[in-house]
Amino acid sequence: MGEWMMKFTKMHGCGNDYVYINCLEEKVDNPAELARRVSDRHFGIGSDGLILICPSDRADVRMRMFNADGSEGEMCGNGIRCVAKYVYDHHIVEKTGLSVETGAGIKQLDLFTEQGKVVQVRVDMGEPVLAAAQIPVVSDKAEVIGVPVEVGGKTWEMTCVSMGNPHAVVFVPDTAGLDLISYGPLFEHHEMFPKRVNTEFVQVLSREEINMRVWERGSGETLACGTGTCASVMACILTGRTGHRVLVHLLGGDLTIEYEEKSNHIFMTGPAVTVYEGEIETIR
Ligand SMILES: N[C@H](CCC[C@H](N)C(=O)O)C(=O)O
Repeated sequence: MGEWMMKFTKMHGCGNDYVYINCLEEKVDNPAELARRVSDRHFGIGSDGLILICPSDRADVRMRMFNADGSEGEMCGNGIRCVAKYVYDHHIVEKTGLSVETGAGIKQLDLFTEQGKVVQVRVDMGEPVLAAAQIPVVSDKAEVIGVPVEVGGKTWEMTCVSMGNPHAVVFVPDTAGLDLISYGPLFEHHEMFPKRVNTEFVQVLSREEINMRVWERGSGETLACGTGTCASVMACILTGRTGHRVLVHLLGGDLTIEYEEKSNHIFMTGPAVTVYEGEIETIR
């Protein structure tokens, strides 16, 4: 392969698609710039962002996630399932119990395979963080749970949860009719979120099922968001809307979320798909 070319793998979890670079083999000098370039759906490969698979001395591998605007996110739920699939399918690890170092700590994963390839992954997403100062969200409350806020001339009932990255969860009667393009950026750039925010719009269908759409910090609307799904279920539990096991319908697919009270950990189970492998000309 020419010195100017770099191998990548295109993968998605519920339609939340990223370009994956194996940094055990490739060297990425400026990931923020590369993320902006590969994410462009006309001048690049087209993706919600870039994910680097890196060496780790604390876990089997380390994951770094960059949004389409080049900003780095602390954690990526759909992405970590694909990282697990990549390292298993490429025989970097030969076990179906895996640890991945992330900006939100080390996560433990269980892989489920068919014909020797990973098809489903269960991730221990760890503990949700509710302290306003750690989201971070500017508030006179210690935790923002079911609090009315005014955004875009509308009053929303908002619950803020961090899964390592910041989330604002609001409830709507119907996700299909939602004007996400108008309200998403208003939440993302609102002054109450010093590090911006991922915003989830949730329609509760029953105590076991919800619909969710998401406007992501740094990427805009995506077809799914794993950390956002966990934050959404936590918000539903905290406001008495659902039980501890919820099926979440996203535009790009379904995720199953389980909250385990005794450990205060959230578990996410969902698919991981490899679309194709390719080479991209690197910028020097
Ligand atoms: N899509 C990812 C979350 C990306 C979060 C990123 N937009 C941020 O800046 O936190 C997921 O599946 O969890």
